[in-house]
Amino acid sequence: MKIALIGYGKMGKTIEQIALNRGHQIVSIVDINNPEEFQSDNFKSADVAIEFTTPATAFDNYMKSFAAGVPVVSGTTGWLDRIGEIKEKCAKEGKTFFYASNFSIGVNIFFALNKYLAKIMNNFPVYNVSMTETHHIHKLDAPSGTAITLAEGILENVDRKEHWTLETAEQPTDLPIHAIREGEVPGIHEVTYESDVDYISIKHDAKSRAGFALGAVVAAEFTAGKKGFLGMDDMLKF
Ligand SMILES: NC(=O)C1=CN([C@@H]2O[C@H](COP(=O)(O)OP(=O)(O)OC[C@H]3O[C@@H](n4cnc5c(N)ncnc54)[C@H](OP(=O)(O)O)[C@@H]3O)[C@@H](O)[C@H]2O)C=CC1
Ligand SMILES: O=C(O)C1=N[C@H](C(=O)O)C[C@H](O)C1
Repeated sequence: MKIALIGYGKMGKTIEQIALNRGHQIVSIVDINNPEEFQSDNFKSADVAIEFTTPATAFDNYMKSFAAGVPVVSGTTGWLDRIGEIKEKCAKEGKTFFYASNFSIGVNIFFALNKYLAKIMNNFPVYNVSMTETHHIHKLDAPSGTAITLAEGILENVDRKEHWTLETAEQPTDLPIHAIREGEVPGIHEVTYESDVDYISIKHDAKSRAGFALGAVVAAEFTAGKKGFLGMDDMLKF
């Protein structure tokens, strides 16, 4: 498969290695310094573009990729206020877009476990729930996209919680997410239920970026030739 990379930072470089190992070709690399690459024949020849850039630049990259007729797989976080516009483009203009706040298979198993535990804990109001995410000091957004997905899984299932909040819970209905930035941590997410007498915690701790990158390449393989708005639930069968 012919892959274009948009963003050649920590994730772009890890994805390149995994894509080459899986027998794919990297036909184009767009980084912040060569935006004209979107109009190149090499970029337009890609079966799919994999986009990992920044919260501020991702949406514009999607538009440029769509204009070039190339489907997008993206993992960039912190831009989801505009996701409705992307879904509309997929539905009305036949564009193809795959999004995941976290491409790791392990994290997606963790998402399922989180929802299952939340359903149980809905019946035990003596437990209060909170979350912690820990990432490297270069991360631009907080809370992480993964933490927001986990929070949504809790809010859907625990009736006594209505909104997630960053750091402080002002109301009993708030679900606080603590965001820690430390060294070069690839990503740790922990959900904790606390009562007067005990704690119940579930945790995912990424050893490196390899799981995220492999998931993104597998998602690109899944996306090529498809239409519409896609996500991990379309690709994984639990
Ligand atoms: N969904 C998932 O599974 C995962 C998601 N992420 C998310 O992916 C994003 C990227 O992470 P990561 O690779 O670690 O970050 P990096 O900062 O290492 O890489 C981002 C790269 O994008 C480049 N860039 C900035 N603006 C543009 C632009 N307009 N066009 C093209 N390239 C641009 C940057 O260039 P320069 O440095 O020169 O500014 C940099 O090389 C983040 O939002 C992160 O949260 C990360 C891991 C997993
Ligand atoms: O910025 C990162 O590094 C990561 N970002 C994603 C997120 O915001 O959830 C996924 C992973 O945790 C690494």
